[in-house]
Amino acid sequence: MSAKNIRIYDTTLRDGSQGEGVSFSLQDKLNIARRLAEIGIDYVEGGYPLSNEKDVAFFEQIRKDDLGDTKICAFGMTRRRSMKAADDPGMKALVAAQTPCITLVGKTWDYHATDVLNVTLDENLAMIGESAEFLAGHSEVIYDAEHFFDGFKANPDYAIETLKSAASAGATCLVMCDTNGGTLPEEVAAITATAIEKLADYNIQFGIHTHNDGELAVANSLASVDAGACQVQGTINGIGERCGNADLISVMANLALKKKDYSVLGGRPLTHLTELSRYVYETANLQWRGGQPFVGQSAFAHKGGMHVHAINKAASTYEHIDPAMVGNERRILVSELSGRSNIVAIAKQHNIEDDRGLMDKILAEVVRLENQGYQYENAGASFDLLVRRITETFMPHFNPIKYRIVAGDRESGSGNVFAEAIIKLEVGEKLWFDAAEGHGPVNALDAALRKALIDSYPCLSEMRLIDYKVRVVDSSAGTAASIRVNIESSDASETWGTIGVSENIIEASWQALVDAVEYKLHKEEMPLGG
Ligand SMILES: CC(=O)SCCNC(=O)CCNC(=O)[C@H](O)C(C)(C)COP(=O)(O)OP(=O)(O)OC[C@H]1O[C@@H](n2cnc3c(N)ncnc32)[C@H](O)[C@@H]1OP(=O)(O)O
Ligand SMILES: CC(=O)C(=O)O
Repeated sequence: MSAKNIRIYDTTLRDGSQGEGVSFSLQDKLNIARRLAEIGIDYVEGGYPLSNEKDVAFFEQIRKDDLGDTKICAFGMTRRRSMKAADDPGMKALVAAQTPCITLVGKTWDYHATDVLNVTLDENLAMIGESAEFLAGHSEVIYDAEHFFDGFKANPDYAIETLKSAASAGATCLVMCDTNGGTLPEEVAAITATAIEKLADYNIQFGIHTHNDGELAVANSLASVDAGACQVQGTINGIGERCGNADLISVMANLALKKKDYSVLGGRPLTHLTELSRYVYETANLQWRGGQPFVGQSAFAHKGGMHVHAINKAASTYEHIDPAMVGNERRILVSELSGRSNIVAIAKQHNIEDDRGLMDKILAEVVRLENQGYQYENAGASFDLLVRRITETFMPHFNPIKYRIVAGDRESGSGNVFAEAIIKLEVGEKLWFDAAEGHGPVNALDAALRKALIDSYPCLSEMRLIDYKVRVVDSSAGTAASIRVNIESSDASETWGTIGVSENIIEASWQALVDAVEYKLHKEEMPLGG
């Protein structure tokens, strides 16, 4: 029997943008919608045309794109009380959006109708039915039954009546929403099955929309699918109101890779998921979630020596899927919990021969440096350079001679505090003496270093510093506390971490910056081990 294709409905641009700290520009919205269409998402909810001009402009512009089979949806609520649907500004805005699909949200929970909207239960049913009927004259209508599960628990007959009202008015899919995110999977399964049974005569499809307040949004989506729902609504990375929505990344991966009865995206491979997840984080200007299942940086990162020992024999010993299936990759971390296996595994990734003497040498150096406060877990690029130094394949691209920082220079009247860095370094025979200004000493050092190197190494223009972390660490050497600086840098193809440790924060930052630049230059020319 062929797998049942579950339609994926993305609301990153609407419910996702209701997440705290998330704000998409018009261009961000257009870019994300295009990305989602590229990977074959079935529905992309673009926004709320009644809400703001940006969303109106989004629908105007995206209409000109050929998005293949992906349907753009405009979202809005049922008509206001005591008003004809045709006269309601919200209805008019939805029609004006000219989308192939309109998603209409209405009230299911009797208490919300009477105490929040201040309407009778019959008026709420009329608002749902008349709105759906009006919109169905213009476009496909998906009906989002807000608070469906809470409403059903409070008054099951009325909750079912609201669905019937939308179904008989021409909606094509009824989406049961766990709006407050507090329902348990077994309740979702039972209520989904009951709703489907009660509307058996309507020849209509069902969908599920969950929130993550009980950390069950993905589990609840899967439970509803098992009970008969054939559309899942959610957001990329689970961003959304309060604790967020169901993370579509995990929903798609679980449905397609774990539950053999289902497929998503018409059976296309899911190898773009990691890239998509990071693209949305970057566009939303949010930090990646390292431990995010399937696509997080740590999702396939192995730290414990015993784990790495087993992974070297068979990946399935500590990996639930092959990371490549979702476009992710295995990472082997080096720390005080490492055994020789961690080093061997990393060496393998770098095509370095598994030479016991060499591995012991690397491990001994890692342990020595960790005693001083270094930690290579998030500093794979510094570890790479360390291995190059031990294997004598490190070829310095420049020789830093000295730097000086003038900190705390206040621009008169502006309130801005600047720092200046002056650096001297050698590239081959040539001596460079450069100065630059920055918002702080590290920013100034970074700017001065690039300025001095850019003529010799133009590829540095692609590189940017994306994160900077400082921590005070106790070195086992005893005397003064050390400062550990971690810097994350990236270019178009990779993100890499470097580390510096010193009693002085500027020196620690300098070491991490120099490693970041050296790593970029080495990787451009010659991968480690070949
Ligand atoms: C579960 C969800 O995520 S639903 C989507 C939630 N998303 C958003 O709210 C973001 C976009 N919203 C907005 O931009 C604004 O709230 C707007 C434009 C929709 C409405 O703005 P305003 O008219 O100023 O109303 P406000 O937001 O204060 O209150 C909501 C109004 O809609 C009414 N309303 C709420 N839900 C519904 C509904 N399903 N059907 C009809 N009317 C509704 C309320 O009764 C209230 O009207 P009232 O003041 O006459 O009682
Ligand atoms: C429709 C919606 O976003 C909700 O009920 O959560």
